[in-house]
Amino acid sequence: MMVLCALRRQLLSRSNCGAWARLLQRQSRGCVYSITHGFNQDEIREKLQAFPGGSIDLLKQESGIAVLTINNPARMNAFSGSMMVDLEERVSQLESWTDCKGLIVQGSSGTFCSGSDLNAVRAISNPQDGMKMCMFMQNTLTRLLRLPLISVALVEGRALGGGAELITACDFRLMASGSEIQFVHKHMGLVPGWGGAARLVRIVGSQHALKLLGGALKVEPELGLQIGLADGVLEAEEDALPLQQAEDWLSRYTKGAAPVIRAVKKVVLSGRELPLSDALRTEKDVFGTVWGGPANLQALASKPKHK
Ligand SMILES: CC[C@@H](C(=O)O)C(=O)SCCNC(=O)CCNC(=O)[C@H](O)C(C)(C)COP(=O)(O)OP(=O)(O)OC[C@H]1O[C@@H](n2cnc3c(N)ncnc32)[C@H](O)[C@@H]1OP(=O)(O)O
Repeated sequence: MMVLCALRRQLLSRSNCGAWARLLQRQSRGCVYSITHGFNQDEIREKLQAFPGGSIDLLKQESGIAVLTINNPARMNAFSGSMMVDLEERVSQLESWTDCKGLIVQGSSGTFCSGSDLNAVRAISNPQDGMKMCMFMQNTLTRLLRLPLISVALVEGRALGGGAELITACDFRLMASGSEIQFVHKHMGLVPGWGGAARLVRIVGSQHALKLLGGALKVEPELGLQIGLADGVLEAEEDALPLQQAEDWLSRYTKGAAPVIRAVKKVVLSGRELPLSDALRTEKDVFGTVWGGPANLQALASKPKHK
């Protein structure tokens, strides 16, 4: 940390270092890897753009709920290189949308995501490029998980490989009936690299994580609920599409003023990620942003009874 601070000071003090300083600031914001780890985001972005196809689409709704759609139906929503870049851009957009309270991550055409596009994987199978792709995705998914909003992955159809890793970067997971989550990495001679293993351990505990990764087990909704990977199961309904059902499910957590919902996520996030003393200090700071705020004053004026 001291080395990082010293390097940052040194760079900021140079007269023509504006671009460097911006790069450092951008890369250190909520990210795991920055220039100090030999990670050059722009270089990797260019490499990934060489594998085009599909898109990641962001719908920002007036309700403060955003919908992020993984859209590459011809390949069961597999992630091309350009979709990895797209995802990073969409996360940046969400970081700047300060009224956003909730996010639903879904796949197009009734299935979630079949992981990395195997055509791209074959073309970048050397370890150096593979690790760069993995650092890029870890940074993006870490920023996704750290967004000050409440996110839910809506799993329809299959979530395989990198698709299974992506669902662990959301706060909650809802499984539609008949859906499956499978960390197929072992069958591909791999382990997760997008941070999916580290997050999975935190969600289901190390025993279940070892079984899911070591056995490349198929997780159906019942097992998902049992081990805590799924937070809810959506039964097929005639008058409500899965996306509507997911919005209804999420609304119990996103109802209320955006600054309060965002503050809830921030205190939970700091409790999860920081040592206790730091988490307590962060909680105090976040508390200060809502104490005496509009939602707090309105609640006090209404003399509430929490029956
Ligand atoms: C770092 C690697 C790791 C990670 O990122 O963590 C990975 O994610 S590796 C990728 C892991 N995923 C897979 O291995 C998926 C392999 N595919 C399948 O198992 C099946 O295709 C399916 C997803 C279960 C769907 O089966 P089915 O319903 O029978 O449809 P098709 O097999 O006919 O698929 C339709 C179409 O989609 C193409 N497809 C599917 N997944 C991928 C993929 N990951 N990459 C590229 N293309 C994919 C599939 O090849 C078919 O295309 P066509 O043959 O042109 O019709």
